[in-house]
Amino acid sequence: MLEVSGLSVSYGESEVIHGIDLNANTNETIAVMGRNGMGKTTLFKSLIGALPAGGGSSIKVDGVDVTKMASHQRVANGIAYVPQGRMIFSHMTVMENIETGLETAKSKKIPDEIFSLFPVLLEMRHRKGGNLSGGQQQQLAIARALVSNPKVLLLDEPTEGIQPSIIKDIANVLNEIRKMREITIIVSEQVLSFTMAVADRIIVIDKGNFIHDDLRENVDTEQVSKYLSV
Ligand SMILES: Nc1ncnc2c1ncn2[C@@H]1O[C@H](COP(=O)(O)OP(=O)(O)OP(=O)(O)O)[C@@H](O)[C@H]1O
Repeated sequence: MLEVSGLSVSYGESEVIHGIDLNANTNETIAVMGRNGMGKTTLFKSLIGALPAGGGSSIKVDGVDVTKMASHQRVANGIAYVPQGRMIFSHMTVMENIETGLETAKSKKIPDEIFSLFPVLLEMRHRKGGNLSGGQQQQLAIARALVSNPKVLLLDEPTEGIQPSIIKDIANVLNEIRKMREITIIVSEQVLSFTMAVADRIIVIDKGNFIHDDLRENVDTEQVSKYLSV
């Protein structure tokens, strides 16, 4: 579903992602794990088109080459993005925040399925986004991404700044989404207990290279923890 090959990304002269390959299937959840500054956000921003990919890079979604497309065209072709820090619109209501995700959707109505996944958002639909807790904002950011009906859902550090009890809820929601939809989920993370609860494959990124790739059942958690510790 998502085929990335030879992806390089630079800030000016400085290359930060060095020719990454990534193939992710439908109904597969992949975690990209790495310490701060290893390139997770840069990778995701280039997948969604917020940063250009270097020459020789290729990004395909369901067979369609999106490498040169602008972000909104990528969304129309099936990529959705939940950015680090959630980036919800604090002065807009919960409903209005979700509706911003409907731009490329066929129907302009929020599907009921969204509120069955996130009952709290139904309860708080008239509240301003800025008045929600961190966990609720994360749910809102996921809901906003989901209404575009993505084939590939990217989530950048969804547990950042979220209480441990709520982290479990986010894991449950991702597992629910995977059951409900034909979807590929790619999540960047530093919390191993979370990725072990959601991911089929765990990849470790270090200084812009993938250095480790294992199916969850084969993951040596001690070894991955070492990669994640400074
Ligand atoms: N706008 C920028 N200009 C120049 N270099 C940048 C810029 N943004 C990030 N970098 C550098 O790119 C590298 C990767 O950063 P990136 O934010 O992708 O890492 P990350 O793994 O997402 O870390 P974090 O968990 O802190 O977000 C770092 O060395 C960082 O200093």
